[in-house]
Amino acid sequence: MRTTGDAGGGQSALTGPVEVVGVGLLGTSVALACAAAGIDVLLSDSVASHVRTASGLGAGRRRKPGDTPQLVVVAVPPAHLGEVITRALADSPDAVVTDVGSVKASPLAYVREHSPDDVRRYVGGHPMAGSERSGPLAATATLFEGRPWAVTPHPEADPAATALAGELAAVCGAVPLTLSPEEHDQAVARTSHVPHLMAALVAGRLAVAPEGHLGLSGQGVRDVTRVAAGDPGLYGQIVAGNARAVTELLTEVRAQLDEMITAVGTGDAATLDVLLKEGQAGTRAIPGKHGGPQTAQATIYVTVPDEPGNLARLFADAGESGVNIEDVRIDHDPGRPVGVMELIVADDAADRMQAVLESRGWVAHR
Ligand SMILES: NC(=O)c1ccc[n+]([C@@H]2O[C@H](COP(=O)([O-])OP(=O)(O)OC[C@H]3O[C@@H](n4cnc5c(N)ncnc54)[C@H](O)[C@@H]3O)[C@@H](O)[C@H]2O)c1
Ligand SMILES: O=C(O)C(=O)C[C@]1(C(=O)O)C=C[C@@H](O)C=C1
Repeated sequence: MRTTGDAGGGQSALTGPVEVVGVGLLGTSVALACAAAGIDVLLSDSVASHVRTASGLGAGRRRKPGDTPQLVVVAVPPAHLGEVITRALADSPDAVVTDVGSVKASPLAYVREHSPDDVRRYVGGHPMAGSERSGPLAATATLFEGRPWAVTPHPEADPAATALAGELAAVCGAVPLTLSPEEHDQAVARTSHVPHLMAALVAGRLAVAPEGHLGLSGQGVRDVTRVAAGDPGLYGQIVAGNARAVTELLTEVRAQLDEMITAVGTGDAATLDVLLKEGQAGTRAIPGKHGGPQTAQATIYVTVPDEPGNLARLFADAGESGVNIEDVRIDHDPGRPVGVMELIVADDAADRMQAVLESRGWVAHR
């Protein structure tokens, strides 16, 4: 795997116009990022109100006759990618076409079959960023900041098309990584598709919980299940489009689950320890922000009374410590009208942040 193109600065070859087809969460986020970079963005969607909403958010304008996009970005659900990419190649004969779909080999196979003369102008893409929400109102221009973005050239691809797909990733603030469509599908089965299915199984047990048990939900169960809130229709299409790689990994998980059931049931502490340690090693293997090494982080828990203005005051006070907040989460105390803010910061800066917060009257602990 290697980084693509001139992602690191200099003048971008992506000058626009960029047309975005499918202005839901991903498409509108791409459009907002391009618009923020000063690029003329054209919007289309099979649902007219989505174009109106995206346009109202400042993501771009409706395509007019005579518009000639330099790049078309297809951001529709996986089952429609091949057909919509093929149509975009026909509608914009001078444009490069890319997409943001979560699977790469199956749309390419469709385009090869239905548009063999134009397939050189299509190079797939996949930003590894999103959320459990959908539609244009969930979009944000900074969605892709520092995130990996797969660019997946194929043997017939025009190198200029590959470069432009990488430029889009860079304009959106992402880190472009080049790999083949097949390698991509293998990789995301492990990093995205199977994790989603596992989250769905764990969250499914919550849906049938006995009365009162869910009152004991802490941050752990929220961390493990967040993505399961995503649209089942979308994830059904994603998994169907990558069935072989997903099935192979699920089979491995099934074998380990059987091993775990036996270990727990028979009190086999040694086997359970091996499985738990493997899980722990997996969490450490995930690269950090911008693809760099994972940095040690600490969580500072701060009690925040549920009153207007408190969050703004907390962030202002935290800013006074000069420590960067890497991530934030908010939880609610079931018994009291307070929230618990989790501020995630670099481990070696946590003492400084905590001391500043406490000196300003916040109740904070680690
Ligand atoms: N949701 C995520 O976290 C995420 C992350 C990375 C990539 N993706 C991929 O991005 C793509 C879009 O996902 P999303 O989460 O933005 O979904 P979404 O439902 O928010 O948006 C999809 C949009 O496509 C439109 N659409 C559907 N069929 C169309 C067609 N034939 N022509 C034109 N418009 C059409 C819908 O009206 C909708 O506005 C999918 O391929 C998905 O695999 C999703
Ligand atoms: O953060 C999330 O909500 C996501 O699930 C994003 C996520 C992922 O698995 O990382 C989901 C599907 C995509 O194809 C790419 C990114």
